[in-house]
Amino acid sequence: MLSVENLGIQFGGLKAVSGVNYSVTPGAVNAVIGPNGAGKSTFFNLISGFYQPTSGRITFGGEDVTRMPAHKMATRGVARTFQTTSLFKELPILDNVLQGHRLRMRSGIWDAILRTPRLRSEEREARERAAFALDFVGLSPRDPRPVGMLTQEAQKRVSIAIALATDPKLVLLDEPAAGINPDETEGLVRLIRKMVDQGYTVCLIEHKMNMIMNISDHIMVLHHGQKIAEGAPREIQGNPAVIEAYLGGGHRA
Ligand SMILES: Nc1ncnc2c1ncn2[C@@H]1O[C@H](COP(=O)(O)OP(=O)(O)OP(=O)(O)O)[C@@H](O)[C@H]1O
Repeated sequence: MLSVENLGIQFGGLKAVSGVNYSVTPGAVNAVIGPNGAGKSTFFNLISGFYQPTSGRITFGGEDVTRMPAHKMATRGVARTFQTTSLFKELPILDNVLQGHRLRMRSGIWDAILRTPRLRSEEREARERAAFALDFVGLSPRDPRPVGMLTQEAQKRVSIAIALATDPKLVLLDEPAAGINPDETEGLVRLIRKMVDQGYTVCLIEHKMNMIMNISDHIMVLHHGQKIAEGAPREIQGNPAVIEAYLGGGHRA
């Protein structure tokens, strides 16, 4: 699985992530939490290849992937979801998943121009994967509605399907429950559990504490870019450094 050693990134004088040692627990729901500005999104951008660290090492499945760009990380089996604002709102569900797949697993430009057999077989495979992924998240590939007309919760499922269509081992979920109501959150919790039951490893950033405590097997807490605690939900809830970080920093529920 994915491990980081002494991981850090600096923006100008700001150490957004610093000296983090951490291993994702395979076959589990791993949560990354922390007050606003703690470095959670930056950490995700580092481990998914969107940012390059200024210090430390990232390994995945025993391979050093420290400077590997995001599309290569996707081919190794690391997929991340984005906020629903990055969906193509005027396109139907299936097209969103196919586009998402193309952007993440792109063939070379010559394949596209020459329509090589590799591209054609990739497209066929992409359609099969998209249908599988949509079925997995409980949506229909034949739904003709533009994605923008679906509920926020259904749009979250589309973004999870885009990640699943790349056939990942590790799925990084960026605030899966943001902007949806408690009933819909229940449905997403069941979907995330199903992902783990079916063999995916999940790592998520989330602000909703109830959800985190309910769903996570393991939690890492960041504060000012540093890891201040990690462990099972019960250990984290009672950890004085964690309580202090949340009371001292502007936590949003
Ligand atoms: N590309 C960037 N350039 C400069 N500073 C950045 C960049 N990305 C993040 N930062 C800074 O790094 C720090 C950590 O930000 P980050 O978004 O990772 O925190 P977060 O824990 O995800 O916060 P939130 O919970 O509010 O989403 C912040 O001070 C932020 O302003």
